[in-house]
Amino acid sequence: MLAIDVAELRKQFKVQKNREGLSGALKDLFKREHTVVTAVKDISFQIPQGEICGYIGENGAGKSTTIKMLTGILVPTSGKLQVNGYVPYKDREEFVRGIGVVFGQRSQLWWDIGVIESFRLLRKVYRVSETDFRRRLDELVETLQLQDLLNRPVRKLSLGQRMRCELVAALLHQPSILFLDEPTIGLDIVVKTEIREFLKRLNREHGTTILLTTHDLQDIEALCSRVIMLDDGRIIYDGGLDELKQRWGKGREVQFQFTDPIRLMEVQKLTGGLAVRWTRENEFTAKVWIPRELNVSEVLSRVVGAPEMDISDIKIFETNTDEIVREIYQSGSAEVNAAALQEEKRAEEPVPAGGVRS
Ligand SMILES: Nc1ncnc2c1ncn2[C@@H]1O[C@H](COP(=O)(O)OP(=O)(O)OP(=O)(O)O)[C@@H](O)[C@H]1O
Repeated sequence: MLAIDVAELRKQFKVQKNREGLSGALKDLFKREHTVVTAVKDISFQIPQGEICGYIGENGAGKSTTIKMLTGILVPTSGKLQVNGYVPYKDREEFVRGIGVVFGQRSQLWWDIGVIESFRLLRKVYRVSETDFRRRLDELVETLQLQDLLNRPVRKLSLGQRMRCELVAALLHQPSILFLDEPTIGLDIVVKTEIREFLKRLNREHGTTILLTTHDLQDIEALCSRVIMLDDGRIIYDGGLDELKQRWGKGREVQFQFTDPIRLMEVQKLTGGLAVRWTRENEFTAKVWIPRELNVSEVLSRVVGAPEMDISDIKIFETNTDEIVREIYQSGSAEVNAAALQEEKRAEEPVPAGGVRS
């Protein structure tokens, strides 16, 4: 069974229009006009059990609306949707026992009572047996080092401490799917790393499926093998992170530090015939830009293998995911790229029996 199965999912909101001026306001009193905002436009994707998938997009791309439909908070306008085999907005009671949700900017803990009291209340909400609750709580408290926080009221916790407690709250009933909406927002790098490590462990040891919405691409780099990218309600990329870098990364740069002073012409000669671009940074240092279709090792072997060049240091600058993603969003060609990718994927697929592709 798939963890998440979404087909042609659409969500439209009816938004009231405010007419201008006094006469507009008066008209609005008697007859309201509406516009329709389509937040999610017929998206389809499937997530198998045990996968960690990043769900990214600019502000307003439709991420939260999708997560709200997946968790049963919103009813889709059209399309099909199954999570853990349930239709979220229909089979609510059974469905929620199998999922955990953490919204980075909202809390599911009670503000004025001790953390442990919130956990006890949640145990009742999810109908977890006392034995299972104790076992699970001990495990989570130990992994996330919450021993000293359990009796403090939530309002006295730092953001990092609260986030760790939110994770426990979402996992007490041992859900098989965890939805995370900006789980590391506002946290310092130490806590971010701890949370990422915890999520990796959770996925490894319990096989928990994780769908992660974030603006922090370091979260994606650290956790996700797959990323779904949304733009204006449509999926513009669905695939591996490495593939994303390969396809849209513009190439890599290698910086060489030489022991003797160098001239640009000298280093250019070493890579003659290759489509690379050298820049001289100072007397001893030069950088070469290598397009993605060229193998880095080919360039390296030419430079390192040259007997007249003595190298003291080499640095390789990898493609930066932040930059790639920003560029995809900014370029109007994102959809064209995605369409080309789809077309390429289809071309690679085996032709179905009968020899015709749909
Ligand atoms: N309840 C609502 N009523 C009307 N429009 C809405 C509603 N919720 C979302 N929208 C609109 O739908 C679109 C998608 O919003 P959504 O919150 O899903 O985006 P997002 O990708 O989660 O953005 P962000 O990163 O800012 O959270 C936006 O244009 C938003 O204004």
